[in-house]
Amino acid sequence: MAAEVRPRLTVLSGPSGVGKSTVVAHMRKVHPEVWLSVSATTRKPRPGERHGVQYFFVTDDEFDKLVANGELLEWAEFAGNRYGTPRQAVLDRLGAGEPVLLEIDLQGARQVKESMPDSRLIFLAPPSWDELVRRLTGRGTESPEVIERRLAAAKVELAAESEFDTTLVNTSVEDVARELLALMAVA
Ligand SMILES: Nc1nc2c(ncn2[C@@H]2O[C@H](COP(=O)(O)OP(=O)(O)O)[C@@H](O)[C@H]2O)c(=O)[nH]1
Ligand SMILES: Nc1ncnc2c1ncn2[C@@H]1O[C@H](COP(=O)(O)OP(=O)(O)O)[C@@H](O)[C@H]1O
Repeated sequence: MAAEVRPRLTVLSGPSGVGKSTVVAHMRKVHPEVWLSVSATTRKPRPGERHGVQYFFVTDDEFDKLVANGELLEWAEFAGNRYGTPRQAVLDRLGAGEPVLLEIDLQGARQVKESMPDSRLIFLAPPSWDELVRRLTGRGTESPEVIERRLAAAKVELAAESEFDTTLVNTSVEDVARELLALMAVA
């Protein structure tokens, strides 16, 4: 069989508030051609978030249908909401030879590794626990209850770091974005 050159799927995970969105936004400012999958979620939009940009914001029924129709590559419940990666868009990009980036939680990362074993899993870690709490609280987008749920999830995610191929510590957004691009072989 002829050797097939397949672009890799890169998964970026890490606890809520570690800076995943900030790093990805910076990376795309420098390299707008990098394609990031837009997930579907049942979470309500935060101020400034737009349908089809940060997420496809869907109802519970709509999410049920996506699952039932096999339209999600992976999905998970995180802190009371469901999130999933639309399958076809990812397959189209990979089929076109373009690198693909998913920003998803630990449960999703595990599912992707299972179904696409040559994907690369990158864990974004905070410089310290206190700094993670500061960032999540300082973002000011969640209620104290939601912050508590996310910090509980963060403990589980931090304990799973060894399941990932690479860890990047988010001290400097610019440095991490550069390292991520290098790992994706974009720069
Ligand atoms: N499994 C899975 N997780 C996702 C997906 N999209 C987002 N997430 C994760 O869901 C968690 C919560 O995301 P969000 O509510 O946007 O909060 P934020 O990451 O703290 O800004 C984060 O860990 C995201 O990486 C997805 O399609 N699948
Ligand atoms: N390297 C960093 N140093 C200091 N603050 C950061 C850094 N990266 C992100 N932040 C801040 O931390 C907060 C959470 O970042 P965000 O990108 O929303 O995290 P996530 O997407 O992982 O939940 C934001 O207020 C963001 O400005």
